[in-house]
Amino acid sequence: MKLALYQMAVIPGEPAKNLKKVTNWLNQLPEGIDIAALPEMWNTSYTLDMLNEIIDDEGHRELRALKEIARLRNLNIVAGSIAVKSGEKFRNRAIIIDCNGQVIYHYDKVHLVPMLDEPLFLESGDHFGTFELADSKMGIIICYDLRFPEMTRKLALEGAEIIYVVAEWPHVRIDHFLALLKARAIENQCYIVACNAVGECGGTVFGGRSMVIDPSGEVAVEAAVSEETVVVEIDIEESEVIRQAIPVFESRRTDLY
Ligand SMILES: NC(=O)CCC(=O)C(=O)O
Repeated sequence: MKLALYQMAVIPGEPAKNLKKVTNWLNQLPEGIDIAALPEMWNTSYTLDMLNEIIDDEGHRELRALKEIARLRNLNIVAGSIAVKSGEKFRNRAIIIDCNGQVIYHYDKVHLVPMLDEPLFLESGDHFGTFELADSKMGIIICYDLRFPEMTRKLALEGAEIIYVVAEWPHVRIDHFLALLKARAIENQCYIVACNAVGECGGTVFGGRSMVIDPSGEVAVEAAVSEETVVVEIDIEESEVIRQAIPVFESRRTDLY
């Protein structure tokens, strides 16, 4: 399975310009990519106090464009997350679009990050789970969610072979990001595909280092700290191989925890 990640420099408060960047990137991807991924809040970045003026209801503008590219290019898109207006509320919503141009899953971030004022401006989601894409079972979490191991464990128990982590993780705490990504891969024995942003918003600098970690915890590919495309080929069977060699899931003491 061939994956591409867009470690994007999101332009704060400019959804139309960001959509143009994303559509250009998707259209220029080489043939043969199975799944393309985008980072967190790629339409607006953390311009939360401006959302009412700049975003579309339910993300219609972004969805229309991405669904068309997915269909025309026969490309599955883990469309990171975007700020959406849902009724009178705003949400940080991850969206998955299959290669037929259908939205097959969406997830509203459940752990709103206090350090970036999300709880002041956004409403949190109330459910999450796995989805099927490119014949594999997957899950997705958004940035701060990474600090809550219960989420990835639940997705792994539901059979996720790949867990996407879409992020705008600040440079100042990038060591936490790297350590937690690796831990989540090792403890759940699945692929962790992390797509972070770069650039800056309101004084917060985002730290890049997007990466793919295999089910044994080895880094398959890692980006630096500038805008870049990461492409990697993974073997989805690897998860089962590691789970047989180190049978963590069989050794769990569900009678105790
Ligand atoms: N966008 C985020 O959720 C940032 C999370 C973060 O800064 C942290 O967990 O640290």
